[in-house]
Amino acid sequence: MTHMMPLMTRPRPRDADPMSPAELEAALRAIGAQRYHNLHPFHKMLHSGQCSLDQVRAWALNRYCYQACIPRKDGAVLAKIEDREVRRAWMQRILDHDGHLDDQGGIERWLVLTDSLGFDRDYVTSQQGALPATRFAVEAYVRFVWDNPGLTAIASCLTELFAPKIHAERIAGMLEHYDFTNDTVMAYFQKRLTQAPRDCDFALDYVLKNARTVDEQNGVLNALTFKCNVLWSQLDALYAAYVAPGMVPPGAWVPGEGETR
Ligand SMILES: O=C(O)c1cc(C(=O)O)c2c(n1)C(=O)C(=O)c1cc(C(=O)O)[nH]c1-2
Repeated sequence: MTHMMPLMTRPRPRDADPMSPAELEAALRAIGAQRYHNLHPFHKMLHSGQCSLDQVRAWALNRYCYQACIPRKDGAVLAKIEDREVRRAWMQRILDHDGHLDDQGGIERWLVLTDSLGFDRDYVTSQQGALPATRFAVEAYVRFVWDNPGLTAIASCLTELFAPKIHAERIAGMLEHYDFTNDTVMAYFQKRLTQAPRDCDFALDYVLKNARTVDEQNGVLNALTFKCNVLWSQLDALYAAYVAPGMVPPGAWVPGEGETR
């Protein structure tokens, strides 16, 4: 994929013909191919073992904010959906993250990862050491869903179309390169390998069936671009603070803080 290709940032004119579902899917996939955060230099470092343990800690600590916002975001999506069957399917996402019956849920699995890095749980869940940009980005995701129609809100999760590939790469790369990892520590990502395809197949099907007008199609394309930016900007902030130039904002985590050992 070359970065010389034009980015799909401009909305199509309203008098254009709507795209067919196949064309819309191709346009959505083109956005991911150019903008998804698998391309970010921080992820390349993380997956190839080039991160120091403190850089991995910074990533896991900040990424907790994203985990914590996902069920809130899905609650906001639920409030937009009038179709009972769609709501029934969507509810599963909240249970997957918050836990249900015997399953402790994805947030708990994320805390197992931060435990293994030596963090105090209260420090992680307080989010007090997170970068300001992380907090802004994840809240912008919740707010985007809150402020937009149900179709657009649903489309904003379509970054997950590209997630299984990055999760598989992360599981293999982190197990190979970092001593603190094992199957229990990486269980969050292992679980997502089946949850994410189920979720995004459902969302893609919904979007392709329901985005019929040019305005609706522009709305869903814009939602995916926005969401790629939510993910990308978190890694930019992480890179600037903990890789180069090492500009840690006041109050954000510094190595040693919030750790139990
Ligand atoms: O590790 C990743 O790169 C990654 C990316 C994304 C994504 O593309 O938004 C999600 C996840 N993980 C994830 O684990 C997850 O539960 C999730 C939910 C959603 C969403 O938008 O509803 N995205 C993602």
